[in-house]
Amino acid sequence: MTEVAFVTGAGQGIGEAIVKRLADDGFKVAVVGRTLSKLERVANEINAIHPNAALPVLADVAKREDVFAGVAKTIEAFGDLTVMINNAGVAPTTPIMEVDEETIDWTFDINIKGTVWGIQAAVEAFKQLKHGGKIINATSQAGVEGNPNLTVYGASKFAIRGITQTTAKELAPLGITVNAFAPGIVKTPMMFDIAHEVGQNAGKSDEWGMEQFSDGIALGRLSEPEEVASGVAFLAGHDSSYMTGQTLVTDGGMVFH
Ligand SMILES: NC(=O)C1=CN([C@@H]2O[C@H](COP(=O)(O)OP(=O)(O)OC[C@H]3O[C@@H](n4cnc5c(N)ncnc54)[C@H](O)[C@@H]3O)[C@@H](O)[C@H]2O)C=CC1
Ligand SMILES: CC(=O)C(C)=O
Repeated sequence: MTEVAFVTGAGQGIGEAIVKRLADDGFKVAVVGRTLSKLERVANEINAIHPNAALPVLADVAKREDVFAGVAKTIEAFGDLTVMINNAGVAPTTPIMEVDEETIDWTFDINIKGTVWGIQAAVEAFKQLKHGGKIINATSQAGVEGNPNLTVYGASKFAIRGITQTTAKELAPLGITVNAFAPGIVKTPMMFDIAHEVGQNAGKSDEWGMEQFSDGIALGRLSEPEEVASGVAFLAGHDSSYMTGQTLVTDGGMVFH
């Protein structure tokens, strides 16, 4: 049986590392996101190594109809869907007194609603295809322990752990497992944006902003996206068959739970 994964936010960062790792593991992958040029670059790089393994799929995860249409396109191209990875997310820096309604709505629309639409689209597809499947959601160490200046983002990532647990219980009778992955500080465009804001707020450089994050990491260094992708590959593969409702923390030793 060919494994087929739908990975959102796959045009860069952790999502890009995930689709590349899964393609190396023999998966067909839908490379899902909002910017076609980025999706095509990633898909072309995969297809150059694994012919016809990657399909660029345009979808804004905040729009339910986009996610359902993207899943339909994936099944039409590859004939199946076995794994849904709700990776897309946004991470505004929000000191509590600067939190406004617009930022909450924007973040929750993408991080929380995007995850719910992804779960719904996967469940509908798995039912139609008459088999179970795996759903994997991106949370964060900031969704396991609160981080200062990340109230809105942290709230969305705590919510994703909650959604992971409730749906794991609800969907188990259908043969569907639901797990989450919680990275620490990963060298991606998202993290460089946060470091820029932290540095700027302190009147210092982006590099200084990045260095602030490694202080609290037991392993003493930031994470490569590929180190997150290897954990996700475990969750997407057969070795995690007896695991559901869990959060796999790959943060180099930041939070201990
Ligand atoms: N970079 C880090 O240190 C950490 C990241 N994470 C989580 O991992 C996931 C991936 O993060 P990164 O790769 O670092 O971020 P990134 O910002 O580098 O990449 C995220 C991708 O998601 C896409 N995206 C955003 N909104 C979207 C939407 N509405 N529809 C479709 N695609 C959308 C972006 O265009 C981008 O390509 C996120 O959920 C993030 O919260 C969690 C912990 C740490
Ligand atoms: C981006 C993120 O998840 C952080 C800073 O914890």
